[in-house]
Amino acid sequence: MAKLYFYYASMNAGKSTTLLQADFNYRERGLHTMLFTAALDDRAGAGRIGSRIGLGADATAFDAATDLFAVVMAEHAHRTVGCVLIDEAQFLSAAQVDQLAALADKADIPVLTYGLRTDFRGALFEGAARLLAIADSLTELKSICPCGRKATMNLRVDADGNAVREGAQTEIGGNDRYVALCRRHFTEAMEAAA
Ligand SMILES: Nc1ncnc2c1ncn2[C@@H]1O[C@H](COP(=O)(O)OP(=O)(O)O)[C@@H](O)[C@H]1O
Ligand SMILES: Cc1cn([C@H]2C[C@H](O)[C@@H](COP(=O)(O)O)O2)c(=O)[nH]c1=O
Ligand SMILES: [Zn+2]
Repeated sequence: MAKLYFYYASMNAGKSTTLLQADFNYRERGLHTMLFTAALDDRAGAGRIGSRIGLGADATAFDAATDLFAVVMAEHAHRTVGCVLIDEAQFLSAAQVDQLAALADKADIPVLTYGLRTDFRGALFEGAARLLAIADSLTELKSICPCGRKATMNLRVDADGNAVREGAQTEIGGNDRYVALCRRHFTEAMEAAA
């Protein structure tokens, strides 16, 4: 019985790297995979998964209108899909997460999702909330705060490095816009900016 997996972490924790390693592992064993990433996150180029360590792969871009069940089943009809891998899973809608669960349950295709748990204010993303609710397997990938504790939070910073407390949930960016911190140091930075 295939499962729906959610690998979650703060930013810069190795999510994309781990996804690309998992993909390689499936493919080197002769299995056909499908990769997806959020269309709105075009840091590596539209429809491209890039990791800070230098690995990259082409992927299918998903947006709010994408029916992931239909797209994967169309491919599966003429070539068996051994695994579906989704990057930036925080940007999935709840309905799209349900589509991924249906791939596992109805088509017996394993689905591996990778994404953030929370946004710059410490609130759950829609996709992460649904994955935390229904995924068969939850795995936290670890990254480190400058103090040495586990970094679980994502601080959004401005051009001067000051914490940002207000704004849209979605703002694409990398190490220039976000710093992964432990909860204690995230809270201190947010309170200092109040
Ligand atoms: N040259 C490098 N050698 C080894 N690790 C690296 C290198 N560059 C970045 N990293 C590590 O890669 C991780 C970020 O990987 P990435 O897959 O881009 O993260 P995420 O997708 O979670 O944002 C960080 O742990 C960072 O320390
Ligand atoms: C915290 C937070 C992040 N984002 C965006 C910023 C990046 O484009 C991605 C996450 O990148 P990763 O390196 O693959 O983890 O998400 C956002 O839009 N809003 C936020 O609050
Ligand atoms: Zn800390």
